[in-house]
Amino acid sequence: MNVSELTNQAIVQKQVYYGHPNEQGTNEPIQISYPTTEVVGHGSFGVVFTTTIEETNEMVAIKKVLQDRRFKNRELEIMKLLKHKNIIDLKYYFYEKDTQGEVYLNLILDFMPQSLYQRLRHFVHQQSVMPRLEIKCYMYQLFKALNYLHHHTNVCHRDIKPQNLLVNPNNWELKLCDFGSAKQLKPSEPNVSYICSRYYRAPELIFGATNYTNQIDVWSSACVMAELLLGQPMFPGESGIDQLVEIIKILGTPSKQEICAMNPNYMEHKFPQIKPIPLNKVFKKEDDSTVEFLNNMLRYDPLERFNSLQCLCSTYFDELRYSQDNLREIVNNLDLLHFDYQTELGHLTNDQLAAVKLKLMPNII
Ligand SMILES: Nc1ncnc2c1ncn2[C@@H]1O[C@H](COP(=O)(O)OP(=O)(O)OP(=O)(O)O)[C@@H](O)[C@H]1O
Repeated sequence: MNVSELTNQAIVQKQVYYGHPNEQGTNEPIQISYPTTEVVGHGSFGVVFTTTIEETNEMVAIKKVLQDRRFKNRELEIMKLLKHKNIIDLKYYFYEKDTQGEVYLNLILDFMPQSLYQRLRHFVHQQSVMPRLEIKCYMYQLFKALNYLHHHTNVCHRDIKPQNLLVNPNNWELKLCDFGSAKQLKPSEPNVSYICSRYYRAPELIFGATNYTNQIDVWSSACVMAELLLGQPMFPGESGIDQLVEIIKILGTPSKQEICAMNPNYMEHKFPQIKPIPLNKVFKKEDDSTVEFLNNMLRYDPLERFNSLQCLCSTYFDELRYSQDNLREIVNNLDLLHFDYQTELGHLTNDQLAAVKLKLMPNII
């Protein structure tokens, strides 16, 4: 007797397509069955529930979103492109109609037990802090995901926040999810600036830029790291514009040059002159490499801000590269020191590749 028989859950059968077509490029539908279960997540675009596929025993999350018949679903198109260890994988998808004739798209995804938001709340409720090494392992995996996303697929996620980072607290694995706001940015085409959740919005978005780059995801990631260290959001803005006030309170007023780098069309330059607070005063208990790393990411000018590969190369992560004993086992289990030449380092010139290899894979000759 299986679990669904014990709990009296109805088994449904669906014709589904694979998330990634086979080597021949064909994608014939197959049939799968799973017990219907309760919803675990409510998003702004749909519901998420978790279940187990009977045929393969895979634990999955099914995200069901209303499909506008006039447009291709961008989340589906992007998820079909993505294949990376630190990004939630699209296993299958299918469409279904409800009784009113509305069409829903169902994305069948890898299951992960918790979001980073829930993981952090666990420590806050215990009045303890997240272990610094655990934070480092999550941040490294996030930048591995972003390096692949930004440099191999040219996709910008546009909604990096703790709720969209799924983790396994038992082995510290992290996977990026929710590509509902993601887009392939092209330098010649403008993009809407009203994306990304408030606390994590890069200053160029607050300045209304439409020519922003993948660097907005690095800003959001720095905000996530800061929140894990502080136990609360670093820039808790109460409204769109208050978000900028929160940033200025710590980083100081941006210079004319920095405002121009964020949005060349922004003409109103009237800000009270606020002096920056050095980050070693904000993060009093953290070591120098942690503070320096945050300094390299929390820059107004997106071009001065580290990109995702520079982040991976930061000395902050040296502890993982030169680890021993228990930590080395964790690093090996998470495969942190392995990089795929084509999909993770393929955008580099030979000289750059040699330097990056030396930094990221110090033990591999
Ligand atoms: N693969 C998964 N495994 C486990 N839980 C998941 C998975 N995907 C999503 N969830 C849960 O469902 C929630 C909502 O998922 P998701 O962010 O993809 O939906 P959304 O409708 O875009 O949400 P939002 O409006 O918050 O951005 C997540 O925060 C998480 O708690």
